[in-house]
Amino acid sequence: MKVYEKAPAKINLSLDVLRKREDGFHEVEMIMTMVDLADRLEMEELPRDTIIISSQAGYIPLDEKNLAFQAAKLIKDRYDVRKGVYIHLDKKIPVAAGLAGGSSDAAATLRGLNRLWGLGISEDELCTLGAELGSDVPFCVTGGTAIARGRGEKLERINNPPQCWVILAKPPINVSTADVYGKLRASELKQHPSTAAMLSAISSGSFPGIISNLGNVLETVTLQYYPEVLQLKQIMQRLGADGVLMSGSGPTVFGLVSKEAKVSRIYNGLRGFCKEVYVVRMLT
Ligand SMILES: C[C@](O)(CO)[C@H](O)COP(=O)(O)OP(=O)(O)OC[C@H]1O[C@@H](n2ccc(N)nc2=O)[C@H](O)[C@@H]1O
Ligand SMILES: Nc1ncnc2c1ncn2[C@@H]1O[C@H](COP(=O)(O)OP(=O)(O)OP(=O)(O)O)[C@@H](O)[C@H]1O
Repeated sequence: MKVYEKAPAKINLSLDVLRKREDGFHEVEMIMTMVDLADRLEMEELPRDTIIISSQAGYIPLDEKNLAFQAAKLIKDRYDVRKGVYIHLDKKIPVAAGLAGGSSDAAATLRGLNRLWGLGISEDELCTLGAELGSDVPFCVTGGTAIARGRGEKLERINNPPQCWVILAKPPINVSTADVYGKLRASELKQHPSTAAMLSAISSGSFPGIISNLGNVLETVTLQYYPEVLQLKQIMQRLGADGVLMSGSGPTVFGLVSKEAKVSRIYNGLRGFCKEVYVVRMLT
């Protein structure tokens, strides 16, 4: 038997850090949503008790470092499943981009194996398992649009934002999430995005309200250490995106655009600077 799952990319419409915690993680307040750029996973039961990962992408680990492998191992161990699984990852989400590609693969693996093996695990329990794999995994289990607190695992579902175009551009650099949080001086932040104002813009379906409340405190680190990300933001703004923000810890920058007529001009303009550019929609 085989099951298939889609693993969409996430973007952070706002990302605030409240403080550094004693456990080394940061207390966050983020509004996250999914876009229709997705990896596809195929999972097939194997008679032997083993986990095998393959992918068309030559640049991700296929062993126990792969988050899909870790998710499969976690669910097998916790629910004492003595069967194996072959997981093929068709990667479409750029890697180490700030789009939670690996986290979404892990979440899709948890959902898929729950179905494949008929384990009957609730969504809440899948989220709890997911939190053991990474802070973004619980959100990737549920999808939709949510406000995330704690280290990212405490989720409250909210309405989806009004539909618009999302242009993603990833400069050719790798940014480590741990490094960005490590360099952040949370107590010295001068400005914080207003999560409340973003929530109210989303709940009233106000696109201009969303645009004026986009904010990500991790930009204070990534833009300083990687000026090409700042440059990309400025180019996207100049090309006419309604609002521009870095996703997660970067380096991907996304632009929100309400009018379809503007999209190809922005896409073509960006392609002059950056090979990895995607035009997608929010997932509603
Ligand atoms: C930047 C975001 O992607 C925004 O959605 C997330 O906050 C990070 O989520 P993630 O990549 O799933 O993060 P994890 O794999 O759990 O953690 C990677 C590293 O980031 C740091 N980290 C992560 C989340 C958090 N709330 N505080 C942190 O300080 C920790 O040093 C951790 O070792
Ligand atoms: N299934 C996977 N897909 C992509 N990368 C993976 C996967 N499993 C492990 N990795 C490793 O995880 C690291 C981060 O990749 P990923 O694409 O998840 O980053 P990201 O989008 O920045 O994540 P986040 O937004 O959650 O911080 C890379 O070094 C990559 O080699």
